This record gives sequence, structure tokens and C-alpha cells, in this order.
Amino acid sequence: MSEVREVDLVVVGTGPGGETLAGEAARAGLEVVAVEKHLVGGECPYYGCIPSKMMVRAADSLAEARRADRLAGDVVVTPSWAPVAARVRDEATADWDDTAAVERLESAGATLVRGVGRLDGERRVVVTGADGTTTTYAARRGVVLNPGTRPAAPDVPGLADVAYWTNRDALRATELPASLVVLGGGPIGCELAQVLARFGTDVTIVQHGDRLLPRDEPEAAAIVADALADDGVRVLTGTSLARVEAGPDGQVVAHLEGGADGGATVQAERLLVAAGRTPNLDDLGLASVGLDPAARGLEVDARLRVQRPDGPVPGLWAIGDVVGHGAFTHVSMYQSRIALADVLAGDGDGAEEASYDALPHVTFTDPEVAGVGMTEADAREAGLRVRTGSTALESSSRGFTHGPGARGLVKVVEDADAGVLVGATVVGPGGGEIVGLLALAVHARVPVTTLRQMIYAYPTFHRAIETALGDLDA
Ligand SMILES: Cc1cc2nc3c(=O)[nH]c(=O)nc-3n(C[C@H](O)[C@H](O)[C@H](O)COP(=O)(O)OP(=O)(O)OC[C@H]3O[C@@H](n4cnc5c(N)ncnc54)[C@H](O)[C@@H]3O)c2cc1C
Ligand SMILES: NC(=O)c1ccc[n+]([C@@H]2O[C@H](COP(=O)([O-])OP(=O)(O)OC[C@H]3O[C@@H](n4cnc5c(N)ncnc54)[C@H](O)[C@@H]3O)[C@@H](O)[C@H]2O)c1
Repeated sequence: MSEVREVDLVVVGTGPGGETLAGEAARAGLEVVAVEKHLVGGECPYYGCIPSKMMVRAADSLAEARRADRLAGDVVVTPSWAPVAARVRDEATADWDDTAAVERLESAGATLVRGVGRLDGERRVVVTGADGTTTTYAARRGVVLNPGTRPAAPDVPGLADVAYWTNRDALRATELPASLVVLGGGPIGCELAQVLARFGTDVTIVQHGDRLLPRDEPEAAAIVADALADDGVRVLTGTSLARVEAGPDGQVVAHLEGGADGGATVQAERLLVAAGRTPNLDDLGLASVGLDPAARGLEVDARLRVQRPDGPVPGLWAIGDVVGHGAFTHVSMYQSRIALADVLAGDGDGAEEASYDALPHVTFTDPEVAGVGMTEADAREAGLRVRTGSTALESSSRGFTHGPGARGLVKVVEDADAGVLVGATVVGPGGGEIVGLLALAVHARVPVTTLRQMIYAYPTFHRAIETALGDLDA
């Protein structure tokens, strides 16, 4: 018989948002239990953003060195993965050890419980530890779910019978394969394909859509496809895998389907599956609170309260990738602030409501692809009267002086009736930094007339925004 402990709040899953929320709720005086089955902090610090961006940084340094011959004379580049793997192990992940995060959580006053948390009715969570013992927590305020996602395993015949990499394996790699097939041309596929190609791996991306990065502007995807091709990556769009099988010497043989290469095979030392994510909702006890146990996401209101058909589930909030407003760390963190305010408000309403109108995202390829708000297609679908303006980054003064590696664009999407930007895309070196200005414009609904009156420093990449705004009239 499981012991029942009463606390104020239980947080199930400590992704970036859950970890923060648990700590802040404890600091605010609540008795908080945070339940984590793996590493405190979630995917981002150990298998996602942070180690992957260290890899990107390393690969970009190789690419810049290779551009030197056109700018500054000969540089001999001899790539080595050893310093990258060491940085990821020692600096990013402390060898996949979460001691520092646990100390942060505990010094805030929260209690960490290692194990798998499952809902067991409203405001109740059962935690099963590694040794099989269970403890039941009754939460006076309620429960926050932040269980995140795991790599999706697409329904490709033979996949279950071959050894393949997911992001977790790729980010722990101490040696790189000579050849790699990447299934999926989303952010994970594009970032990692470019990194490995720059270190000498022969990379093929298999993407079943008609282009890479389908959530971004098509012009942005086209630039990334060219950049990847320049790095030697074969990009096969409109293509999927008919089946995979083990080849000689531990290799994987991928049988292609669709596209120009349909019917052909690609043999590679490794297969990386980066074909989307599966939410960790299947073993969470959703049915015990009246939610669909087969749900692929949780519906929440603007204060992150979980909704079922008859209204909000009492005392239940959800944040992060599982609520479907963008699988990004900054979304998880943003939602944690709003959900925490609602938790602390008790029977009242938290002060803030979530809005995703100015949600930014950055894919850290070279060039970076950064977007905020709506794409042109989103805006047209929303029925807005749309005007767009764009300019090639390489034709700006900064692009001209920068030379190799300057290819990119700024594209702005205007709601012409309101005279404000509803979306923008920046592709280029530092695209993720440049988009900050446009994110503010979309967020604060700064009139386009005001944006045009600004002074943009010369010669900067962000000055191309002025040119793109001028193009709205064209
Ligand atoms: C390779 C890669 C690169 C990425 N790069 C970026 C980037 O550059 N920028 C960006 O913004 N985002 C990036 N992301 C996405 C980012 O990692 C996620 O959006 C982010 O981690 C937020 O996820 P989350 O809060 O939903 O939870 P997660 O980080 O997924 O964490 C959920 C936690 O809950 C735990 N858990 C799950 N179920 C239970 C349970 N029942 N009981 C106990 N514990 C449980 C898990 O062990 C995990 O620790 C990247 C992702 C990947 C894979
Ligand atoms: N820089 C960043 O912010 C960053 C980086 C990496 C990941 N992420 C987050 O992690 C999430 C997951 O990334 P992801 O790249 O795995 O997923 P994704 O869903 O964004 O992209 C997966 C791609 O794989 C393709 N695909 C799926 N099944 C396929 C099949 N059978 N054959 C061929 N192609 C197939 C899809 O068309 C899609 O374009 C992203 O949506 C993003 O939110 C963010």
C-alpha cells in the first residue's frame, strides 16, 4: 500500500520550464515536489539546445577557417571531433550529470523525487522509483505537467531491427561516422547534418516534404538547401524510406521511395532519425483525470490550465512541448512564468495570459534561419490583407564587405490594414540576433511608419530591415 504525502504542488517532469517553476514556487513559499525520471533540466541541456549549439559553434569555426582563403590567405583546416566531444561532456553536460541542477532546485527549497510520475486522479500523483516502490502525493494546489517529448520512431519497415541514432546518440558521439543518412529535414536534421558534414562525414538528408524546414518561409529553406549542398550534403526532398535493413560491416542500407532517387539505396555507417517528436503522455495517467489517454498533446487555456471537454481539470497545468505551441526552450520557460503566477494566485487568476503572436524561433544552421510570428502563407491563410517586403542580405553593404558566407535575406510580412508587421524572417550570419529587433516590432505592434523612421546603423546586417520595409511598397 502506497504511502500518501501531502504537499502544495507536484511538478511532473523537469524540463527547462518545470525546473524553473518548481524552484520559483518553492521560493514563493510552497511545499514543492519535483518528479524526474532522468535528468533535471530535461532535453535542452543534455541532449538538445546546449550541446548541439556547441557542435554548431565548432562546425562554424571550421567553415569560417575554410572561407579564409578568399579573405585573408591560406589556412590549413584539419578537423578533429575530440575537442567537441570533450566540451560537450565536460562543459555542457558535466558528463550527463545533473548534480548542479539538483542543488539549484534543492537550494530553492523544492524536494526532488527520482522516479516516474503518473496522475492518479485530480491533484494526486503516484511516483514509482527505480526500485519499484511507490509514493503517492496529494497536492493541495495541484500538479504541473512538464514531461516533454522523445524522438518519434516513424513507421518505416525494418527500422526497429537496425541500430539507429536519435539526437541522444548524436549528441553523445565521441567519434563521427564516415557516412550518415539523416531521416528528416527539420531543425534537428538540418543542424546536425551540417555539423557532421563540416567535420568530414558524407551526409544524405531524406526529407519527405517538398522542402527542408517546412515551417519556415520557402525562400529561407531554399537558402539552407544551397548552403547544405555547398557543405557537401545530399538533400533528397520528396523522398522517404521504403524500408531499411542492416548492411555489411554494421552499415545501414536505406531504400529510398519517391522523389528523383526513388528506388535507389543509400548505404551509410549510421542512420540518424530526426523525424519529429512523440510527446511523453502515454504513461502519465491521463485517463484518471478524464483526459484522453491516447492524446498527442494537452489542450490548455491562456494560463496553461489543462482543459477537458467539460472544462478545466481542477488543479492541473501543463507547460512545454506537450502543449503544442512550439517545441522550444523559450516557450517552456515563458509558459512556466505564466503557469506559476496562476498557481500562486490560488482560487484567483494569474496576472498574465499567454500569447504566441510574436513567438520567435531560430534554426542554427549557417546561415541561421530566424523567424517570428506568421509566415506569408500563415498570414494569407488567416485572411489578412498581406504585403511583403524582402531583400537579399548579401546585397546589403554589410553583406558586400562580409563576402563569403553572407548569403541570406530579410523578409517582412505586414498586415496592410493595420500597418503593422505580423511576421518576419531573417536568414544570415547572426540571423537569430537580427530577428530580435523584428520580434519586438511584432510583439509591440510598432507601426511600420515608425519602423521606417528609425536610424539603422551603417553598415550592419540589421540595416537590411530598412530595405525590406522599403520593399513593402513595391
Ligand atoms: C537536438 C535538439 C536541439 C534543440 N535545440 C533547441 C534550440 O536551439 N532552441 C530551443 O529553443 N529548443 C531547442 N530544442 C527543443 C528543446 O530541447 C525543448 O523544446 C525543451 O527541452 C523544452 O522541453 P519541455 O520543457 O517540454 O521538456 P523536456 O526538456 O523534454 O523535459 C521533460 C522532462 O520530463 C521528464 N519526464 C517525462 N515524463 C516523466 C514522468 N512521467 N515522470 C517523471 N519525469 C518525466 C523527462 O525525463 C525530461 O527530463 C532542441 C531539441 C533537440 C532534441
Ligand atoms: N534551433 C532550434 O530551436 C531547434 C533545434 C532542434 C530542434 N528543435 C525543436 O525540436 C523539434 C523536433 O525537431 P525535428 O527536426 O525532429 O522535428 P520536426 O518535426 O520539426 O522535423 C522533422 C522533419 O522530418 C520529416 N519527416 C518525418 N517523417 C519522415 C519520413 N518518414 N521520411 C522523411 N521525412 C520525414 C518531416 O517532414 C519534418 O520536416 C522541432 O520541431 C523544434 O521545435 C528546435
